[in-house]
Amino acid sequence: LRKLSHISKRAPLYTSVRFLSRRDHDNGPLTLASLGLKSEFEFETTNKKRKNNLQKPEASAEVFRSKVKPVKRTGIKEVRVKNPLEIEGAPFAAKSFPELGLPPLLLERLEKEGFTVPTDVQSTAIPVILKDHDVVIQSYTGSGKTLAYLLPILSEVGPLKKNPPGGDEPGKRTDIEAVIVAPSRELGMQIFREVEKLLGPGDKKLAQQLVGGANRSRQEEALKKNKPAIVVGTPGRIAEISAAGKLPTHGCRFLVLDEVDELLSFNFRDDMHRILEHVGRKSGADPCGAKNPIARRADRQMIMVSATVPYSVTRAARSWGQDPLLVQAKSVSPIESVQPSGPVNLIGHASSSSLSSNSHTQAAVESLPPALKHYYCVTRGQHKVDTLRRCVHALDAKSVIAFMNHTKQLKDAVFKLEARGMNAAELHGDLGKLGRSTILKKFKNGEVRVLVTNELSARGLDVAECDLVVNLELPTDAVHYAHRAGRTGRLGRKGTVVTVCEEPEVFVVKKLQRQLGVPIQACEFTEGKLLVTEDKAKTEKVRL
Ligand SMILES: Nc1ncnc2c1ncn2[C@@H]1O[C@H](COP(=O)(O)OP(=O)(O)OP(=O)(O)O)[C@@H](O)[C@H]1O
Repeated sequence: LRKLSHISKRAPLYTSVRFLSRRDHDNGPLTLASLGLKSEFEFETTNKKRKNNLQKPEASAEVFRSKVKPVKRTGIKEVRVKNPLEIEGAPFAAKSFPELGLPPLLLERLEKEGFTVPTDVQSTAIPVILKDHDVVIQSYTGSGKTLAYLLPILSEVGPLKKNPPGGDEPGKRTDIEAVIVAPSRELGMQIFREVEKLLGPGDKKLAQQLVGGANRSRQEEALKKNKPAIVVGTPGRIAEISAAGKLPTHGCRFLVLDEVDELLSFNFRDDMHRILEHVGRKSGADPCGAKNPIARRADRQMIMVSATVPYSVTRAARSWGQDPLLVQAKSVSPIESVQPSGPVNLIGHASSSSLSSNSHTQAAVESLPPALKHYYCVTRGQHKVDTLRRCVHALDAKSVIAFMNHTKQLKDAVFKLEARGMNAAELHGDLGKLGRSTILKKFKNGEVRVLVTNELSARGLDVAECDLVVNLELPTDAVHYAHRAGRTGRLGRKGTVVTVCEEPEVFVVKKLQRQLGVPIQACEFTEGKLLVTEDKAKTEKVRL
């Protein structure tokens, strides 16, 4: 457990780290999941160490007692807390990385980057992927699914692999060996940076990003020149370059579909078709394989990943992969055993009545970080932004993502927040690639306190400091709620989700509560505090 102190390196922002031992809920073995972690943090502007309310053990949302503080705007950068969140139920496994069969060079790199203890899903998934199985990885948002597939890939591909170099110098390799597909540019870039980080400064060129919005000819030139082993990109750009014959992927060994349920959506249909038919398909293989189930198995290994795995994914996995396994945080089972009414695939696809059954709610709750607190607050439409502002102050939230559904309303909300002295910015698809990444950078480094955005940011976005998610408009369903909510409370940190709605929308919140199997308590913001107005026992009934 001494090794855990390396976590502080991952987040250099922690100035002191302390572990509190506690028994696991399931009375299982003592794991990191059963440990608490406290930290101190610094305000950039004052360099003064302060305690954050969210850190205090007694600071459950019901007892938030933080005072409303005036927002400082004059000349000085807004007060910014760096990563103040408590890691309460970090999903770390009892195993260590060396036990998982990773090669020594990769272990060294992990150590250098401060990753010393695998999370539950990593310790379950890595050995399975190393044994060449096709997999669907399902575990809740922020539980470390990215490394769960990157590490086994880097064990086989590139300079850190088991039987190191030889054939990996640029120029010798002819085919790309791993293709990672993500549904948004932001997520693609985020995964790409993770790969770069693991490869280390000397081998950055072994990976290349192919996201939309960036200059395509430059990407094509880089592909030709650097002959990367790994590409990470969005479906449109990967399909485009592949169709132009400039993506040598017939010999590709790994095809990863991150946020697979999103990639299955209609918007990506044609691009995904192209990718699935060409990446890792040796020329001459039956492209459809409809009549010949053996030809259907391409040489590639399929890795499909999401916090939400509807039945459509299990069906797709069966047809794309060979005997795929469903990997969850602590279990592995054949995907064949998953029934339409089975344990993972229900949210978004079953009727609301059936969702009230035990297995269904259990399934949905597995998509959400366990430490999250969920609330809703009823207000009139015209007061929503003001409620958001009061909510941010009441919870003393430092890094907030507010979700809306329409760009125009979103812009109005930012305008109103700014007018009321709250440092806010908008992030949506109408902004160019550069604009989007600048805003995101500002949000990540604390220059922006409230990021008002739409579904674009709901998936995969990893901002450790985000301590509050607000639904200023309702998500379309429980799947969207889960992904939005999952932007906070990452890697076991505390996080709060507040849905601001109008009276006639309360029944939708109740339905979400039933589907997700988590209590969403009614609250209001009075005198700078969050007050729970609904009996918790009543909301807890949804857990039945
Ligand atoms: N073993 C580890 N030790 C320390 N930090 C880790 C470890 N594994 C992952 N992380 C960090 O945890 C954060 C969340 O990981 P990641 O983005 O992979 O989660 P996820 O499960 O893919 O979430 P989502 O479903 O929202 O995409 C990242 O910042 C990542 O670098």
